[in-house]
Amino acid sequence: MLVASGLVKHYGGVTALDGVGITLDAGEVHALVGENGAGKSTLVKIISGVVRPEGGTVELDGARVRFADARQAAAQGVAIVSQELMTYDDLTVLENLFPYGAPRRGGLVSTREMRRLAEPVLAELGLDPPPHARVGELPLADRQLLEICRALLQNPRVLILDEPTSALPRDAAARLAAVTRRLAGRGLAVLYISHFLEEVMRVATRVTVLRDGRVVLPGEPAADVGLDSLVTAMLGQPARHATAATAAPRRPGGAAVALNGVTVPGRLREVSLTAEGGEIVGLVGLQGSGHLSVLDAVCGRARPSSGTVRLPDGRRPRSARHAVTAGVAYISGDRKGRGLMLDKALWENITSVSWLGQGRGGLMPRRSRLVARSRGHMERLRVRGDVHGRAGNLSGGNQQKAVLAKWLDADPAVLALDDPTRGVDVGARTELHAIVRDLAAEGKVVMIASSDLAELVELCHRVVVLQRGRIVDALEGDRLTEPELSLAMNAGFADPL
Ligand SMILES: Nc1ncnc2c1ncn2[C@@H]1O[C@H](COP(=O)(O)OP(=O)(O)OP(=O)(O)O)[C@@H](O)[C@H]1O
Repeated sequence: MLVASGLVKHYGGVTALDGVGITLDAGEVHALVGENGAGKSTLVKIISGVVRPEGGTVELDGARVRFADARQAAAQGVAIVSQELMTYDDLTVLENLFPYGAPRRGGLVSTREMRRLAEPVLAELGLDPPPHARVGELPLADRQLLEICRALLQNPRVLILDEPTSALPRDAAARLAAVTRRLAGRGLAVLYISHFLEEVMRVATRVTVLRDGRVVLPGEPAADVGLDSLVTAMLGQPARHATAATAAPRRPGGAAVALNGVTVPGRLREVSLTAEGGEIVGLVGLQGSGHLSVLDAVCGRARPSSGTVRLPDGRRPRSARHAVTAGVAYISGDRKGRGLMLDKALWENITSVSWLGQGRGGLMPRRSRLVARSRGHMERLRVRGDVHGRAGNLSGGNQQKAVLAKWLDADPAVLALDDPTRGVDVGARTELHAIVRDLAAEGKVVMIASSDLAELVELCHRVVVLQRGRIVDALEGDRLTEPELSLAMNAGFADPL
C-alpha cells in the first residue's frame, strides 16, 4: 500500500538515511526498530512530508506522493502520531480530537457530532476524559492516547505510530497493542516504532531494523526473528546482559534524603521514607497514587503542609531552583519536561547546570575545557551528535541522554529519576543503568519512579509502593519481583485521601 524506496537524507555531515526502503502492506503491523539516532523518525518525517529527502521516493497505491505536511498526508489516508506530543494543552479534549476541522451542522461546529464520533474511539482505547477538560490537565499517558484517537478519527488507511507507548503504563500499552492488532485486522497498514522490543515482538507481523541510516533487517516475519537476533541486528553486536541490582555494591550510611510524616494536600499523606547514600530506591504506584509526588517533594516542586523533607546537606528544599543548588538532579523521561535549550550547542547544555551551582563569583572555565568535559560525558553515555551542534538536532533518545549528561556534569548528591529510560534504546538503557549503579556506589542517593517494572526490579535495592498518597508496602530481596510489585500496586486499597 505504501512503499518508500532509496531514501537518502543528510543533515550537514550526518547521514540520517542512506538508501532506506520499507513496504507497508494492508493488514500488517510492521515494526521499525533501531538504536537512538538510527534514522527512524527521519523516515517518518519524510513520509509525512515534514522533511524532504535528497533521493528516493514514496508511493501510495502505486502513485508517487510528496505530501506538503502532515495535514495533507492525513487527507490522503496517512495518519501519523509523532514521537513528540502534539496536543494543544489549552484546548479541550474534543477540540484536540478534530484539529483539521470540526464536524459542522448548519455551518456551526457541532459538539454533539464531535462526541458521537469521538466516543467509540475513546472507548476503544479505554479513555474516558471529561470532553471539555483542558488537555494540559490530563496525565501524560492520556495525552498520548488522545493523539492516537485523533489519528484514528481521520479514518486512515496507513497509520504510523512513532513510539506510541513511551509514556504509557503497562495496562494502557497492552490495550493499545490489542487495538493496533484489531486495526490491522480491519485492513489498515500500521508502521509501529518502539524501543520496547518484547512489545514489538508481540504486536508486529513483520519487522525492519535500521542501523546507522541503513536497513540491516528488511521486513522479516516477526515470528522468524528472535529477540536476541533483533538486538544484535540493532546494535551490530549482542547485548550485554544487565546484572541484578542485588549484585550492586551498597554502602548505606552516607548522607540521606529523609521524608518525615510528609503530607501534601490531595497528593501525599504522612509519608515517611529514608533513602540513604548508596541506595537505589524505587517508587511505584498506579496513576495518581503519589509515587511521583514523592519525587516532587524531594525536588522542591511540591510543598508539604506538614512533615519535613531533608536533603543530604541537611536543608529542606524550598523551591525547585533551591533543590538544584542543594544538589538534587531531577531527570524526567517526559519529553516536554526535558529542559534542554534546543537552540544552544550541546556543550553549552551539558555544562549549564554545574555553572548554575558553581559559577557565582568564580571564573568561567575556558570554553575548550567545557567542550572537552562535555565530550567525555557524551562518550560515556554514547550520545550520538556533534558537541558543537544544536541540541535540537539530536534524535529524541539522544536528547534524553544529553539531559542525563547535563546532570552528571553537575555531580549531584541526589538523583530523582522519573521514567529516565523512556524512549531510550536497549543499548543505552543498559548503559544508563550501569551509570546509575555507579553513582549509587559513589554514595549518591538515587530515587527512581518508573512505569517499567522490569527496570525497577533490575535496578533497585528496595521499591516503595504507594496507593492513594500513602506508602503501603516496601519490597526488597526475594520479594522484589515484577508479579509481587504488580500485586502490591493493585491489591487492597488504602483509605482514600
Ligand atoms: N534537524 C536535524 N539536524 C541535524 N541532524 C539531525 C536532525 N534531525 C535528525 N538528525 C540526525 O539524524 C540522525 C537520525 O535521527 P532520527 O531522529 O531519525 O533517529 P531515530 O532513529 O528516530 O532516533 P530515536 O530513537 O532517538 O528517536 C541522528 O544522528 C540525528 O542526530
